[in-house]
Amino acid sequence: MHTRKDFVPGLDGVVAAETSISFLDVEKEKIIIRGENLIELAEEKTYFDVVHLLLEGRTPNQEERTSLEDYIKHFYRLPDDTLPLFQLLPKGMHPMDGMRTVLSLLAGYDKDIENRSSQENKQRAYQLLGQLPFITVNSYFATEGKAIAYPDESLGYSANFLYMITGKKPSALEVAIFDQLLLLYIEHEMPNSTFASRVIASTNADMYGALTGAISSLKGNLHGGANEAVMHMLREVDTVDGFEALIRHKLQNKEKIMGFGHRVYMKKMDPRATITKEALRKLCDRDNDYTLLEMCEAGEEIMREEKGLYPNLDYYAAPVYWKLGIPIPLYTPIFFSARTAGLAAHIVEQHDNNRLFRPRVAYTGKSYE
Ligand SMILES: CC(=O)SCCNC(=O)CCNC(=O)[C@H](O)C(C)(C)COP(=O)(O)OP(=O)(O)OC[C@H]1O[C@@H](n2cnc3c(N)ncnc32)[C@H](O)[C@@H]1OP(=O)(O)O
Ligand SMILES: O=C([O-])CC(=O)C(=O)O
Repeated sequence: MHTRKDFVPGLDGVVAAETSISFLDVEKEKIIIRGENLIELAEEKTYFDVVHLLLEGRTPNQEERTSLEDYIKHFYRLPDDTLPLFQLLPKGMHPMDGMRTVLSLLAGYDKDIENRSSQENKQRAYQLLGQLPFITVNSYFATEGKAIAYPDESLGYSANFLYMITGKKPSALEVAIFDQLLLLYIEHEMPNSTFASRVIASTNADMYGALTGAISSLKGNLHGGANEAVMHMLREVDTVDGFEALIRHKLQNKEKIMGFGHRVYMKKMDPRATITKEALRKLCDRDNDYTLLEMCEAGEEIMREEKGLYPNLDYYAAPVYWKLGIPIPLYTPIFFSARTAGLAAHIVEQHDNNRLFRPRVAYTGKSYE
């Protein structure tokens, strides 16, 4: 029993902002981004089309797409004088913490940091999006004690991102699947990380500060960190029977199964998980090895029967990343990298129409006169 009727733990169901960016229409099973259905976008458009949609309000025409892709390439590589920072990141540090540190540093390179106009904020967002594959991959490599990886400017955004991770030129199928995953992760209304970034931006803090807060939020395993946890769980065993036994054992121990459940979808499948499961199937076809898909499907069935819970995006994203040859500690950093477009749109919106977030409390401390 709570002390006040108007206290909602976890702000469950509370409306915290008016936004024209996105909306989860759970009834219609649609994720709306600026009036368009994310799942249809994922079938027809590229990640950068949706970046343009988020920041400019509509998908680009061919000419705009080409000029945006060319522009972004200018930022594939970070300024040379920032590179020593990567060497300072302690070995074994999680790359999300490394990225948070590098993002913070970049604030110092922004000569117009106090300018919060939407034009300046959008320009910042494009630059950061261009830089994020470099930041993501090298935060991981640095914490592994590996040398800096450099981009290949002849490649498109997603192809270069994958190339920097694996050191190999990816196939067309791999690029298409990776790009689709970035697109699916791009924006999702008001998750904890987006809320955190809007709360920070509402003090008139700059975009770097708001993004640094968001990355801290996203690392937790109830949020973005779940994708890494899912892959660790899948790696604990290597057969369908073994995975079924593992899930049942965890449920008996009252453990949460990562990759299942969602505050908004609750007892429904995340529409992004359905399309990502199909991407996993394509990679299984490529390898003629369906073990991971069968393991995931077995887990899905047990969770539906035992708990009435369904997969969220992280459940199927994890094995897709695995089959793309991506190391597990990069799963959440890639999520953040993709999500930066959505976060930036929210920060622009918050700065453009601001009201400081400052809620009250239900006091449960010592009594007083
Ligand atoms: C892309 C994303 O960020 S999606 C989210 C990724 N996170 C995960 O996959 C982590 C696992 N899932 C969870 O912890 C939760 O489902 C959350 C945090 C995502 C959302 O849950 P909430 O709305 O806070 O629900 P809450 O955690 O209170 O769960 C409600 C009930 O369902 C159960 N439940 C919810 N998720 C799970 C799960 N993954 N495994 C087992 N039981 C679960 C809870 O134990 C609880 O049961 P109870 O009422 O018997 O105590
Ligand atoms: O919406 C949420 O709470 C979490 C989520 O799925 C996301 O951020 O993609």
